Amino acid sequence: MDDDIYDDIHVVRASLERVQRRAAHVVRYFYAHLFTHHPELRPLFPPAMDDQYDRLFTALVHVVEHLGHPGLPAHLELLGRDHRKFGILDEDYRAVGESLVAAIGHHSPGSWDRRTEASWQRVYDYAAGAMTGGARRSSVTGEPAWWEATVLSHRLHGDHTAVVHASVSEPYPWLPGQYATIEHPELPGVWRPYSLAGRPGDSHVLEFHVGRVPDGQLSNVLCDRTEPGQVLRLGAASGSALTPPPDTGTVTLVAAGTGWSPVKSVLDALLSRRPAPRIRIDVVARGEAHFYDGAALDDILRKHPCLSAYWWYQERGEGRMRAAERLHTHLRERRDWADETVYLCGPVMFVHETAELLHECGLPEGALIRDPLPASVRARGHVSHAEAFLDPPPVNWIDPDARTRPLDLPLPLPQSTIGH
Ligand SMILES: NC(=O)C1=CN([C@@H]2O[C@H](COP(=O)(O)OP(=O)(O)OC[C@H]3O[C@@H](n4cnc5c(N)ncnc54)[C@H](O)[C@@H]3O)[C@@H](O)[C@H]2O)C=CC1
Repeated sequence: MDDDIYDDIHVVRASLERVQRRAAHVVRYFYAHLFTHHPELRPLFPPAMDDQYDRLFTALVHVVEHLGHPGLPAHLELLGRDHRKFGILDEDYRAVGESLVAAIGHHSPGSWDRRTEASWQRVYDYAAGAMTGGARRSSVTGEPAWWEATVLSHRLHGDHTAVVHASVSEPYPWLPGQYATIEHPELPGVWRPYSLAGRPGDSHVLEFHVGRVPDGQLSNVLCDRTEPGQVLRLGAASGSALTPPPDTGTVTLVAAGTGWSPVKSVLDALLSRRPAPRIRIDVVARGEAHFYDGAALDDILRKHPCLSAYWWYQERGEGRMRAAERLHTHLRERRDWADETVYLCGPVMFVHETAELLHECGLPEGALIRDPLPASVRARGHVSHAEAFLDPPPVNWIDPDARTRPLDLPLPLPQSTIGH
């Protein structure tokens, strides 16, 4: 980062604070300005822009908050690499910068001056430069901007979860715990992240577990209108790898709902070790019928009799937290946490509460491997079941963009801004 930019940071932060109350207007103005001056960029964005408004401002706030943070350049480079899938050119970044500065200036009556405008421009140029640099580096290594993946099989379990296998045309590098963003031919421009399940490296076949989301767009198309032969597009694998440390002796894998998908790939990695560690699996679901991948797990258990697996679910008529409560009671009764490594994946609040419980039980901080919690959950701290019911957290994915950052970065970073 250029030294001069440090002088701009406080100017830009103060300016952003002033417009933050009018964020919705700023973002609408930004898109109107961009599409008026550059109508050729409209197809890069999804037809329905509802989600897009929040994403842009969240991204902007996070970049500004993290200016000067040592992890920011790497994050921006990854973001630029990922944005290649939208077909963005260097001049498009310039157009976005002009509209952004125009939108903030328009909403800062009385406080906008040449100094503020120049600071915004330098900060934007810095961020765009890091992103285009990341895109260029990825392109010169020959990495595709996106991968085509042909659906091989599609199974819908109950009416709620689909397991999709798709074959990629070119090698697709990924690690257990990472996710791929997917675009479906029926919803151009709508990209959503899904954890990769199965075994990385030794085949061209990828596996995804897709839970139906009320009012969801892509999840529901992947559940209901996806069949063998269709060609999906995938972005580069992103997110923190949950790869187990080499000397892991005893491991507990805890998965709730489709949190089972990354856990399945971690399990596969552990089973290929010689000697394999002692492994115990706890799977939590809404009901018996929601163990959508039970047949595959049975198969794994048959091949590896040393594994132990436990299923936790709520009975018909019981409250929706009952399965998690059963697991928690069981974990509390276990006494042997000293030499354990635990993997934890699932709904955000489930992960949050289970992590707290495990630490109370004596599991050391470094022995718990999970994705970072989104800022909204950290800010809320612990919430009771009743609070969660009355005021559910606004996220239903473990913050996908928190997962794109390097593991040592302690704070959340921005949402991908375009077409996601
Ligand atoms: N790396 C990760 O941690 C991954 C996380 N996920 C997330 O896992 C979730 C899976 O969704 P579904 O399959 O619909 O699961 P779900 O909503 O059916 O939940 C599964 C179980 O988790 C427990 N649970 C749910 N909400 C809870 C809460 N607020 N507090 C305590 N326990 C709770 C319940 O016992 C429930 O039976 C999604 O939000 C997805 O984004 C998915 C893949 C990877």
